[in-house]
Amino acid sequence: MTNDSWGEIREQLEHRLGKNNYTTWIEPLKLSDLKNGVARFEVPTSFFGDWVNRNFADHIRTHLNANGVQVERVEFAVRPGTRRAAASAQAAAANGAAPRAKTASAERAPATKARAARPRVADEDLPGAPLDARFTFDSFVVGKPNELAHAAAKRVSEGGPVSFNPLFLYGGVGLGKTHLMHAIAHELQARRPDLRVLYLSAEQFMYRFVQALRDRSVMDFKEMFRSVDVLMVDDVQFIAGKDSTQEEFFHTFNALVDQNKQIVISADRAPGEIKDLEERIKSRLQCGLVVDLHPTDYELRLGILQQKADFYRDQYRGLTIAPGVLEFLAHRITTNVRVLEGALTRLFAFASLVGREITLDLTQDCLADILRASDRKVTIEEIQRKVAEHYNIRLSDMIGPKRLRNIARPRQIAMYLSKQLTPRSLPEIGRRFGGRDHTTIMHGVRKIEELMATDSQLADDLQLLKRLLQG
Ligand SMILES: Nc1ncnc2c1ncn2[C@@H]1O[C@H](COP(=O)(O)OP(=O)(O)OP(=O)(O)O)[C@@H](O)[C@H]1O
Repeated sequence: MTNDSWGEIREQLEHRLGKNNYTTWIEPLKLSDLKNGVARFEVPTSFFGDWVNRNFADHIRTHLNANGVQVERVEFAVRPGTRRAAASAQAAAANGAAPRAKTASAERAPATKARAARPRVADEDLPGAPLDARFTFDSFVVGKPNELAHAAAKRVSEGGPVSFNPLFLYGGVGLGKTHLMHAIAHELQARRPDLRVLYLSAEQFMYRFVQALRDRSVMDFKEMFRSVDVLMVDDVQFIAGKDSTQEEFFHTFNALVDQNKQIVISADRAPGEIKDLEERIKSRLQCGLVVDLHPTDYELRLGILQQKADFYRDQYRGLTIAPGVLEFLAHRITTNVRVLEGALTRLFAFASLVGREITLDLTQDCLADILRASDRKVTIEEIQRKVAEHYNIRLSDMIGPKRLRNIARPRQIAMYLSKQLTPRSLPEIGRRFGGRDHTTIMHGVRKIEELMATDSQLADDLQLLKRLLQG
């Protein structure tokens, strides 16, 4: 294979993996050897090699094969002479092992000097995770539940003086923590290319630390983490209960705060609620700004769907989406944004395959499983309350003994809906309706079924109530 053809394959990889991944992980690879079905690449550090091997080796192999370069394996080896002179690095980093009070001053001075000349740790040695090119502030939809987190992230991304440290973002699964962290990193890279920004997951922090212990290069590890200007650690709950990693994280954290370097942390819950996290770490994490991403509301879900639908309309030209479909999805899928996005992706892919407009019917067919899983669990109490409100009777009349038609009929409607919308048995429903017998419930359910066939007003009422209860 010539350098030209590797150049072409690299271009294809850039297209496949996105600009950021390409620049960070693919461009620095140097093809050193190709024989016996093995392609060997030189990499700047062993961590770099491990990462590329774990995340991109398959892509590289597939693209080589697709371009007629038959390989069974790709391997990565550290470029000879890349490692810094161990002795000087160890000596410089030894400060990092000194007691903390000393560390602060001992480290601050050389760090400032190093910045003026060149950092002691080269940028390509930073063990960051790749950034997702799609996770930017532009693509982040802001609503009430996430507006504070968004504003705080924006402030940090300006790269100005550190005003709160750390910024701690927390919230449930798929609510946009990682998206915001990547957005901060992208923005900082654009606005302040002079800053060394390191984003990685807590798991990678641990992996990197354990590797340093194994390779007896803990000093290098310390030096590297203390040389960054902005450290972002995702999913910090991961290190809870992992004693030596917590210890190291604590020291890294303190060293950076002492140097007035910005730290951004994310987790699935508030610092005080992370089990098995040392108290001193919890209290350090609470020192800055702790912001919570709340579960999405209807407006935010609709906004996200509208934005993604615009994107897909561009991608699948000619596909149309009927009015009401996005609103329906925003109502029905309330679990998390990842599920919402997955639903829309599937919907557009399906509609383009069958060449049909995205209507409500098509949506219900195509997403039956997701919609079933997201169905709200309706309770008998909710049904009684909604029906009582709708017919303007008292909630107590639902379980009371009155037999007047204007009370008995709504009560039967509530019985019917309880049978339809909950998994409760007739005797259970009877107990919730003032201890009535199951035969009374059965009678009520049948009565409503009969009436529905002839009374269109009643049928409409039932439709509406069902929608309200399930929405
Ligand atoms: N407000 C938003 N605007 C646009 N996209 C969003 C928003 N919130 C979440 N997403 C999208 O939802 C998906 C899940 O978000 P992300 O990975 O950031 O969640 P997370 O909070 O880090 O979840 P986890 O706990 O699983 O790590 C991503 O594709 C992200 O782009």
